[in-house]
Amino acid sequence: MGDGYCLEKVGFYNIERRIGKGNFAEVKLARHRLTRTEVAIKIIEKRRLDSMNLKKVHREVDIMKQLDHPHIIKLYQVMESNDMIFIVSEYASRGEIFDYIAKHGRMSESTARRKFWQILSAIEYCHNRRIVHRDLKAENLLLDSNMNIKIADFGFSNYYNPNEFLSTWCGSPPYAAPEVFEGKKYVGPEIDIWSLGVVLYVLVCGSLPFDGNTLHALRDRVLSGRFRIPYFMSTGCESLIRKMLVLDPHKRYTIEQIKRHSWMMQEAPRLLPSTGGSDGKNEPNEQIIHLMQNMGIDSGPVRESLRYKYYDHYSAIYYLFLDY
Ligand SMILES: CC1(C)C(=O)N([C@H]2C=Cc3c(O)cccc32)c2nc(Nc3ccccc3)ncc21
Repeated sequence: MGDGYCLEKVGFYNIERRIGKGNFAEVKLARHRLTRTEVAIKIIEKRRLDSMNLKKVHREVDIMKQLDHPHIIKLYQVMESNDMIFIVSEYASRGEIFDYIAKHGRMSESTARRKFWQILSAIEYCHNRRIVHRDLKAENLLLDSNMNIKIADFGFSNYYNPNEFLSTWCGSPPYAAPEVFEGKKYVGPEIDIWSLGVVLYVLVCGSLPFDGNTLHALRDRVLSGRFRIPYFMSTGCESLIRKMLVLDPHKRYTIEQIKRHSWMMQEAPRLLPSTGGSDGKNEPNEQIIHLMQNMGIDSGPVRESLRYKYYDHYSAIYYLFLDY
């Protein structure tokens, strides 16, 4: 990757440096020349993708277009040419919570609870829109400059129907639900709940509940449903984790039950306000429209771009001022 091109500018963005590299994409930190705000741009060379992975990229973009939540990475703009796709989105400047824990060790239960409330609120928002993430893990939980959670990487996400089943093997093995290891069909939300149980364990313990030197050893550990509770974990936290890491998906806690659990209720959620930029009725924020007009940007195309979710330059400037 990266040998095929050398980019200084993409659209209205100045590329600054690389922040990540996948097998089909590179992610670069960039800055919008007009708003001066930092963004992250996922740069994909289409020729490197087979049809399945190209379909996956388009599904990830389609799903991100549906999501507008303070604890989910916001999509700003999509630019596609014959051989490249540029996905411009919110930049979480403090990186992975995984790296934060690797550096600072496990969190206090109070800090873990605050982060978990933000994660839970974002996943509840997705499930209410019939979207499952399917790859929740500490590496995909990013942190912004104020240490707020920003969920990334909807590459494995999908729509689900409560009356139908999905079967694709998704996610990272230490976070995968037992029924996924067994190749069973699943509805969707219940496998995110299992991963959330693993995430909460990682936040509080700084280590994985299930691990193994081989995939088979890990599988056996997960299917046994047994994991160690360290001496420092409170009984409340243990009780909640044991209700999420339940082998039987029908007996596993739902998000509603998690929110009402005593350990969660010890401290009320402190979520960022939803930046829907309006009263939630998807009306654009008139101050931003006015500000853009003062810059010589006609409000017509901006309103149309927001209404029809074009995710073009107009949307990008609007969202960047909104998140400012
Ligand atoms: C566009 C988007 C959502 C994305 O695809 N990535 C990549 C890139 C690195 C990486 C990772 O290490 C883990 C997950 C996602 C990613 C992003 N990384 C960041 N911040 C960051 C900052 C310092 C270190 C790591 C990540 N903000 C937004 C994104």
